[in-house]
Amino acid sequence: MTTVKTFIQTHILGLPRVGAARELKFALEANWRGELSDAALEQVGSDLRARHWALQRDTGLDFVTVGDFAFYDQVANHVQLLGCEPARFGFTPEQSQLRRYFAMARGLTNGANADANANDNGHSSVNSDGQAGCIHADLAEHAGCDQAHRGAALEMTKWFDTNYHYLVPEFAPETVFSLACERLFAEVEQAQALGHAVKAVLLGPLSFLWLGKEKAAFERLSLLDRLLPVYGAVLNRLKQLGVQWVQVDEPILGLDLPGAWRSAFETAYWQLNQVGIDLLLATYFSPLEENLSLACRLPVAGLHVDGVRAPHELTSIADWLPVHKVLSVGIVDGRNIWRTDLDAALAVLAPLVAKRAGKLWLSASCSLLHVPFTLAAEDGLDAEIRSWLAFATEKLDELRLLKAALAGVAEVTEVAAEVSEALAISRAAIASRRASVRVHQAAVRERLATLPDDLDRRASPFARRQAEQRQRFQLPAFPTTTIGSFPQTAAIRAARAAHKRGALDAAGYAATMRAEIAGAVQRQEDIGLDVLVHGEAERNDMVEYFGEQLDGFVFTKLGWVQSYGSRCVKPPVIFGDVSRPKPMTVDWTAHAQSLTALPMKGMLTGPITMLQWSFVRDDQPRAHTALQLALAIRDEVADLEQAGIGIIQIDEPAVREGLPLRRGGWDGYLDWATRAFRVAASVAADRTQIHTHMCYAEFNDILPQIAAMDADVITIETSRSDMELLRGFGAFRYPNEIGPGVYDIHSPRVPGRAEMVRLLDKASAVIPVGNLWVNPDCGLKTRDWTETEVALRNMVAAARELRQRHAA
Ligand SMILES: Nc1nc2c(c(=O)[nH]1)N[C@@H](CNc1ccc(C(=O)N[C@@H](CCC(=O)N[C@@H](CCC(=O)N[C@@H](CCC(=O)O)C(=O)O)C(=O)O)C(=O)O)cc1)CN2
Ligand code: MET
Ligand SMILES: [Zn+2]
Repeated sequence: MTTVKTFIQTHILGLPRVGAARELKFALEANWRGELSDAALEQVGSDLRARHWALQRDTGLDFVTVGDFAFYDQVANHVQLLGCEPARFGFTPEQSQLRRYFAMARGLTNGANADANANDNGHSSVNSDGQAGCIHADLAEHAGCDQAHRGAALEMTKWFDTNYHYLVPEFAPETVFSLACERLFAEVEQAQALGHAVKAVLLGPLSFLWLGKEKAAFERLSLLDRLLPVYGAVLNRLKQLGVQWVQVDEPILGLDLPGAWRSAFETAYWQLNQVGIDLLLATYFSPLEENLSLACRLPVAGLHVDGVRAPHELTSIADWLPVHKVLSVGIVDGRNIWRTDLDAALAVLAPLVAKRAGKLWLSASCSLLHVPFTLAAEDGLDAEIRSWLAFATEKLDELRLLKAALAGVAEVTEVAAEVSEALAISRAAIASRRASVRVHQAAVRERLATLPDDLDRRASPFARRQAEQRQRFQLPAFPTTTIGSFPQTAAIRAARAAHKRGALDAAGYAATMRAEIAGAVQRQEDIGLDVLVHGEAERNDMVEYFGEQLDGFVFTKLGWVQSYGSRCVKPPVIFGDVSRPKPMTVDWTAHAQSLTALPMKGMLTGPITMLQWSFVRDDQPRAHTALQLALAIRDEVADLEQAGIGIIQIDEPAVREGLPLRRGGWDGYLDWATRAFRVAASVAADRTQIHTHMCYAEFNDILPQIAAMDADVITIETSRSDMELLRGFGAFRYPNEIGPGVYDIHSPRVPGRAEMVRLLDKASAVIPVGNLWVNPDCGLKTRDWTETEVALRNMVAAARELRQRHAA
């Protein structure tokens, strides 16, 4: 008999679901290609869940979490659970729930095209994202589109400030809800049959409504009255199944909410509480601030808070939260991969143990969806750096240790010995990281300390630069270009995989990539584009590729994190001061330029995107790391310019998602973020044209800051919003040149010339035509060549039509 007091309980908000070896990704893509049956796919899901629950139990968590699994996305699961599949899909009862689910996620695409792409390579490069079509709500608006709107996939957008994309629920005044899917209950039963103590998880009703989109002029909050009874029914079913605890995620409590939404929390939770099941209200990613007392007094049995993003609120929450309620503290960082400083964590937790006697739970700050699965496979990592890290599996161990250390294990010698040994290992790793000479590079520090104040300024104002660049490049009106990547074909990925395995040597790999680049250049010349790109064949990913070449980074073998659906990214890890040992892109770009007389656009990833899509150091402000990255990229810009590259694009698609979730943090962030970009770009001479590119976001609320980045040309995603975005750019009188995307690259659908002309006409109405460029929304790496060539030919034809019209 042990005397360990068990009043502290441990749980997690969710685990990664793709599997340690991305089993779910491969099963999904095989299913979509028609090579794996639905039953076999279900079996893969069921096996993954069973394995993930066993892991939670074996690490000693007090509950396993059920409901975090999804074949594509957890929000899409709720669309089915709550019976609000958009009517536009025209689903019939004969269609299986799984078929309907994938139709919503990927669109009902025009078969031939989509299938050809799905077969393109093992990554089902296209169809997995099949965001087919336009966003027009009605047929009049739709006139210029060839695509039937009804089958377009649900829109995807970023989940708070993460690199995960969720599927956006659609709401209309006529939307009704019903308990329409048994999947969650079946999963609960599966876990119970395996003997687990189950905590179920749901996305809360207010966050579900908030994250959705109004498809007509009305206020989606008005649907709450209709939605709550269905949540009630779901909770009732869980109660009947014998589930005691339900985690209800309401991450929007960390946002600046309108008053109506805040008050709706009170009525909603009062109603849900009537069911008589214990609700754990879970918040994460952001401090509660003015919602703190609201969150504490809602009629629920427990509250989970993010102790990593908002440690300063823990004391007041521990005081405000009524003593009969459970406080779940997210003490282990769910957004980053650093080993927890257990001593520091214990110091934070100790006073809470005293205050919350018997009612303290420990957890990770948020779902572990945002970190890789396990360090176990990372045998290629430097041993010292590896000792500083904890992925999802290792974070579970940390929770177990914290609990044991807090539970007064002193009386149980064997546990005490294990705990003190583990604490010692952890302490040594933290100390090694803090003291490591590899983290701190004197040269980098020195350079940062002596930066001139005006380092972020181009030599001349935009008008001067524009004149010089026009003189130099002699581009036609409405110049055409692309965003950088061309199709990552099966051949390219196979060559890279062979090179990694050692089956293809460096020379062989380089020769293959050079041939791919030459092919891409030839195709662009044939298509008639004005400013070419090398196509990024040699890049596994726009962030990882640079991370692999910079000092201060390490990268993993299997550190995959879900980005959307079956798509994953492998964020590199910034562990120390960043510097650039040698040029990273110059050889490839110079090779590409040598093959053509047309301007070849160099292609770099900007400092904020490198920062945002990597795992970053937590031992210095992000702003410092961003500046180090900026200097490394600045050196690359200088080298490209030196090599004769006249046009250089510095991609910053992640600037918008890096914005703090609370408006109060915006100005500070935008200040250092835009400066970092300017530091990278401003080394370029007036005659060198700097482009930037942004996608995935609503930019209208940060237009002055985008303008302050002072890129000579910005290319942005606009086609899916039908150029609506540009109204803001027009009204604000965006000063520099701009390329609003004229076709959606997320869809295999080939856009026609006429619809691109229509979009360009809309753009011309708000932007001075002399400043307009013509380009797609984003890179073409997930497309295939057949559709890419046709689409780009149509795009060039559209630009020529505009040229003629405006010359006349
Ligand atoms: N970091 C980052 N974040 C981003 C984006 C982005 O481009 N990068 N774009 C947005 C999200 N869009 C995305 C679009 C596509 C993919 C994507 O295609 N991911 C690929 C992996 C890409 C990759 O890293 N490829 C590597 C390794 C691929 C791999 O799995 N190789 C196989 C073998 C490959 C083969 O033989 O075909 C293996 O090693 O086992 C490479 O090309 O070298 C996938 O999930 O399949 C991800 C995100 C927002 N966030
Ligand atoms: C997500 S933004 C992508 C930009 C990159 N240059 C590409 O074309 O793929
Ligand atoms: Zn993009």
